[in-house]
Amino acid sequence: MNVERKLESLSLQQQQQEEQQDESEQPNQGVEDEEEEEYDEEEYEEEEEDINFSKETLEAAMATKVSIEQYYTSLFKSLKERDDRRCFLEKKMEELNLREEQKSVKRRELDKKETEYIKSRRIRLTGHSFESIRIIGRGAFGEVRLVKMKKNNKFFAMKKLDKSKMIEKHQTIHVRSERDILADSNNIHGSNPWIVSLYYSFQDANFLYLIMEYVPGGDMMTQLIKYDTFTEDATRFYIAETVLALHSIHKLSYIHRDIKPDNLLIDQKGHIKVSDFGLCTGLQTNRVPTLAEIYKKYEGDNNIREEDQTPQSRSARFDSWKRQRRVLAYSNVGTPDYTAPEVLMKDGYSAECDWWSVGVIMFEMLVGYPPFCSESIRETYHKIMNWKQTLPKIMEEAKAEVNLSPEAQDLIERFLTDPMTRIGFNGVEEIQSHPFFKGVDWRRLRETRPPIIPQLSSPTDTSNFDHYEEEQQPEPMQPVQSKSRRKITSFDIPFIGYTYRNFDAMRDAFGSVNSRDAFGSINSREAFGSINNRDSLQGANM
Ligand SMILES: Nc1ncnc2c1ncn2[C@@H]1O[C@H](COP(=O)(O)OP(=O)(O)OP(=O)(O)O)[C@@H](O)[C@H]1O
Repeated sequence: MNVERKLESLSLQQQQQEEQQDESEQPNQGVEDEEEEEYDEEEYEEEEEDINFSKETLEAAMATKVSIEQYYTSLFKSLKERDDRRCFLEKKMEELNLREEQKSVKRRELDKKETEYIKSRRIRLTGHSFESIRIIGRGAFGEVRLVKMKKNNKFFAMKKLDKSKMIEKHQTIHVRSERDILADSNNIHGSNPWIVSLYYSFQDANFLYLIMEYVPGGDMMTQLIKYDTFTEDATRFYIAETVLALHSIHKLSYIHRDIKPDNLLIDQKGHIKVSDFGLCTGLQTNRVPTLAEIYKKYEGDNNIREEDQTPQSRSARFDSWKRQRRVLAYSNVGTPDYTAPEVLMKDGYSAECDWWSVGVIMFEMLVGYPPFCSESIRETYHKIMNWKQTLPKIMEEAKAEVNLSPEAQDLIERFLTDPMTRIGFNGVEEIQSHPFFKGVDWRRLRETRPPIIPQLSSPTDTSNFDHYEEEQQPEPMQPVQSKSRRKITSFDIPFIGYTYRNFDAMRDAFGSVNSRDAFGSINSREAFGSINNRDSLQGANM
């Protein structure tokens, strides 16, 4: 009997038991009822196929099925990760030529940490485990806050997403992608320095929570609003870092699809970290592009009205862009300005779509607004879809207004072209060897001095973020009720298995032993740092 069948029959048995119980509670029902029950059972045996289950039963069965699948998938994954950690330790000990006694000590230490990790996984995190300091960002499905974990007084960024809004806007398909890529980027080799680290994810009845590292330098959109344009040197640095960041994401077999200045965060030292993987998709799957659905209503409407058209002079265009920028960033639809035409057109797309977005950001950094920006989303959409006609004129105008070097102009045009001829199609080396990047030390980029270094007064300094009003009193967190008390419905299915705990973060937060000290006891920063030591990784992952 397959699982579905079993679940169906289990639910049926349960239903029958409940009915029996109900009936036994009713007076004056004797032999006749028993006979009727027997008759029902026989009928079930014979006409099993015809039984109609209630919607609730089917939903509960489906949710249980998904839960069981998720449970085993995550169990096997964590066993594999545990194995990986052990192999990694053995390999490192070999490399360091440790004596047998030293090895035994290290093995025992790792065993202890594994036990602590297993114990710590049982601790339930809720929104109440964190104290809110301030809102630092808002998006279509929720908000991002600087928070303090009560247990250890450490600061994190907490992204809280509204489940109902995601269901309403048909975005549940993307719920897992953000959590998955963030979790996948933390492995035995440590955290990817280009990606915001995820420490925990959990949920309550109404919200999903991602607890990430707090990146205090704000986002690139805020910097662009502040500085209007960057020099070619600064642009070179940020574009080069963005290229490496995206390459590291592509190597994990993901496409970001939503690269824009709002999603490029600036860390404490001034380097880039990519965030917001809500639209990120697996390289293999190439699912229906949601952006195309979102902008579908603009399709086929190629007649842009006179009043919708963007002013032609640079300063007017500039003002118009500045006026709309933040509004667009917080709107439900978002801006298509940075999206590749093939993503908008549902043509099928691959990792090259991210290189298009890099070209748009590079143009914006040098010229002051993105190339296809317009008074209305509809006009922007139209311009991107017809980029072969619109782009040459846009580039001409930009050249007349801004002093673009031939290398910068050439690189922008190599990014903003058909996917097959787009720079990067044949590998990231193609981009790295473009003359615009002459002199860039790609291997040591994260160690070079960034153009802007955030000035921070304390770990809770949020001066690089906009001021956001609290919309209402933070809602009391709704704990997920235990399964025995709460019915699982189809509402829950997309969110099953969302919980994640980062090995090192859990150990630090709840472990009785400070494992970094234990690992550090034989000058093993390099050797053991890669079980999530960010410092040692920065060079290693380049
Ligand atoms: N880890 C972080 N550290 C500091 N700030 C962050 C962090 N994550 C997000 N932010 C801030 O919050 C803003 C919104 O975050 P994010 O883009 O992830 O939210 P979103 O709800 O997915 O938005 P969107 O609607 O654009 O998809 C970012 O532009 C950034 O300013």
